[in-house]
Parts: sequence; structure tokens; C-alpha cells
Amino acid sequence: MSTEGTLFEKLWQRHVVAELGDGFALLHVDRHVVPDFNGNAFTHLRRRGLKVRNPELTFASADHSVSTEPQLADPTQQGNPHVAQLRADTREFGVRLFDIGQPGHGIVHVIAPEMGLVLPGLTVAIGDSHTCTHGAMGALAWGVGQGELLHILATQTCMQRKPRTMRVNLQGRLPDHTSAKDLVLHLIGQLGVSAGNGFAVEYAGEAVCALPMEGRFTLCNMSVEWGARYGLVAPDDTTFEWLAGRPYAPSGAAWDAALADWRQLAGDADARFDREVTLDVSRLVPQVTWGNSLDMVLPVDGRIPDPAQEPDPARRASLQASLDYMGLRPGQALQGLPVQRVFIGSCTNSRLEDLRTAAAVVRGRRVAPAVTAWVVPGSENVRRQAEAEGLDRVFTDAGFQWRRPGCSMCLSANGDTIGPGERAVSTANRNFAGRQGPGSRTHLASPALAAASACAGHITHPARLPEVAA
Ligand SMILES: CC(C)[C@H](C(=O)O)[C@@H](O)C(=O)O
Ligand code: SF4
Repeated sequence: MSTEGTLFEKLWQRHVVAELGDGFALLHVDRHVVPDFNGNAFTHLRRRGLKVRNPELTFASADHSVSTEPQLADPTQQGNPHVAQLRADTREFGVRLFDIGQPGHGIVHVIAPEMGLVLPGLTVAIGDSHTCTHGAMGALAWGVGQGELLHILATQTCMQRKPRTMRVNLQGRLPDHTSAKDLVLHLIGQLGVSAGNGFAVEYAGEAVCALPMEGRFTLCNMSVEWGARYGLVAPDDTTFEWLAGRPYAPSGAAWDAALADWRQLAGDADARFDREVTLDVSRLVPQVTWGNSLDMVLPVDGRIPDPAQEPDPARRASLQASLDYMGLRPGQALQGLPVQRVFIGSCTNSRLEDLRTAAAVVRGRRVAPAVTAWVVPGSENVRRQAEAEGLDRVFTDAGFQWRRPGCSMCLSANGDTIGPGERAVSTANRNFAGRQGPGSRTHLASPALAAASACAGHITHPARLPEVAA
């Protein structure tokens, strides 16, 4: 196993409380954020007479279950048992809750970096699989299950098996109309959905260095979709500039000291990885998923594959099952496929930069008559900043619904669902059968492509929209 000199190894070594043998270690958890849908972690704590070990390192925000309907999204969310439970638990255990309507409320993977809770060099554990998102800050971040939650709350530590390391070198500059989402969808299409199993992945190379923080979050967010529990980007000036001045980030002399330390984190020039992958992204075309698995992805001008051409019987059956579920035929073009729903949101693509990109496509255009299109900002802060810039007006003038922050239609466990047989372009991260509601047909894509498809009424390359009349 080689991890020597890597960013991952530095982060790991800084947090080992005890070596447990057989490749396992007990790690200190620097930040823990509790979303709703974290089951009965606090109930178990209470039953065993335990306290939260470090309430000052523990934060909470209701995201999965909240209604994002502007009229219903009254801060009380009356009748939502998950919100009521989270409020009662956090009050009892002295944990800071960013409540609905307050700055700091939103999807946990959006708010924790945005509030400066996640810093380079820290460890972050959250009871949600997309915790890998936070690795974009140069933090070691992983999702945990129910059993580990109680352990973290009670001890501020978590047992992890040391993963192997992989570096993904993304060479070249992203072409116009493409973004981090296209990059990661393409990557998963090339490597498959299990290539990351057992690895901590560090994304590097020219294309990654050029990404804004928002793009790095998108990239790391989807690490778990190809099997990697941890995704990382080495912190650099882009990271530090983005972080400076955030509410929980250090300031003054503490900032200077932190910065000097963070600059030591990047991997050494001779760092060794267990696996290296290199992809050139300079000719990337906007990507769209067509099936019910993340590796069923094509450039927008691609055609639906023919299962008959697939030699492997298991793969052939899964291609056919996706074709049937998605209502598609072999050879059909993706470009031009009519859609009824568009969802711009989720912890993958609901940050300010994502909304700016989508708004730039939408400005001066109208949502097609047959389409219901939503924009769901990832946090209350994103919502307020977007409104201060007038982005909400760009969307509502075009006929989009401008919603309140939450997970919303990413997973349809909150009333925000898509009807059976309806076809959607979604900026989220999962396209499993039924993910957006029973029978819903999800195509994952970037905010630019989703916005363009809303206006066209069908899946389209953002550059293929008719010009806006002057
Ligand atoms: C509900 C939660 C446990 C789940 C996850 O861990 O990913 C959700 O966020 C999802 O995206 O499916
Ligand atoms: S936005 Fe979607 S993927 Fe992200 S935490 Fe919520 S449900 Fe999970």
C-alpha cells in the first residue's frame, strides 16, 4: 500500500487517536454535522445516559425532510416530525442547530463549508453518504452509518479502515459549456461505478486547479457514486480566498497561522499512490445520463446503446432494464428527447456559482410550456445571495419556480416528487429507478444543460438554444 507523502496520508496521520491493528485506526472527528433522517442516534445516546462528547464541534440542519414549497416553507414546518425531533434533540444536547429560515440553514453538505465549519486539514464525519463533498476543502471527510453515529456523538472519534490511494489526473482545460458535473459524469462513464471501492481519491491536474470551489464540491460530492468513500482536492489559493471571512473560519492572527499550516498540506512532489488514472478533458462534451446507473452516461449528442451489442449477459440485462424503465429505444438520440420536469438543486449543484451558470442560460428566455422547472437553492445563504443578485427574478420571469432550501426533488422524501413516467433533467447525483418518485425517469446533467433543456422543452446542448431576441 502506498500513501507516502500524499495529502491523504498527512490528513490521516494528524487524526489517529489509536492504531487498532489490521489496517484499522480510531480517528478524531473535528466536525460532525447532523442532518434530519439520522434515525435515533440521540435517542440511543439518551437511553444509555450519555452526553454529546463535544457539542461545540457538532452542528445540525434539517435538509432531507423539509418542504421547499415557498408558501408552506414557514419556518415552523408544522407537522414535520423530523424537524420537531431535530429541534428537541439539539436543544437537549446543547448542539447548535441552524434552523429553517436562518443563515446557516440548508443541505448539510452546502452549509458546512459555506459557514467555514469545514477547514483544510480537518476531519469531517456525517451520517450521509455524500460527506465526501467536503474533501474539496482539503479535509478528510467520510459518510458514516447509523452505528457509527452514536459512537461519534459519544466519543468524537470514529473507527476507519485505512483505504488505498488513487490520484485522478484531469488534464487540459474544460471547453465552453462544460463544468465539473460533466467532468465527473464522464469520469464515472469511463471508469465504472465501482472503480473507487476501497480508495481515497485525490483529484489533481490542470482542470481541477482551474475549478472554482463550487466545481470542486461537485466533483468530490460524486466520489461515492463510483465507490470512493473519500474524495480530495489539495487546498490552494482558490480554497483560501473562498474561505476567508466565513463565519466560523479563523480570523486575524489565527487566520495567518492557519494559512501557514494549510500550505503544508498539499502532497509532496514525490508522493506515491496505489493507482493513478489520467484523463484528458479538453474535448469534453456536456454529459447526460440515460439509464438507472451512473455509468450509463453519454455526451449530449450521443445515441442510446443497443443491448444486443453487449457481450456480457449481466450487463446486457441491466442495459435492457434501464431502457425499459426509462422508456427509450436503442439508437435514439438524447438531444431532442422531450422532458416534463427540470430540477436545479441538490448538494451536487445548488451553490451560488451553479445558479449563476443556470441563470446565464435562462436570462431572456422562457421555460417551455410543457415543462415544470424548479430551482432549489442549497442553503438559506445561497438563497439570499442569489436574491441580492436578482437571480431569483431571472428564474421566475422565465417561468421557473424559485423554492426554499432543502434536498427537495433529489430524493423525493419530502413531498417534492416527479410523477410516474415523467422525464426529468436533474442536477443531482443519483439516477436510480424511483429516486425522484415511483416511475420517475431521471437524466442527470449540469446546471447549464438542465437550464437549457427547461427552455427548449427537450434535452439539449446549452449551445443549441436559439439566440435570445435583442
Ligand atoms: C438519507 C441519506 C442517508 C442518503 C445518503 O446517505 O446518501 C441521502 O442523502 C441520499 O442522497 O440518498
Ligand atoms: S441533496 Fe440529495 S444527495 Fe444530497 S444529501 Fe440531500 S438527498 Fe442526499
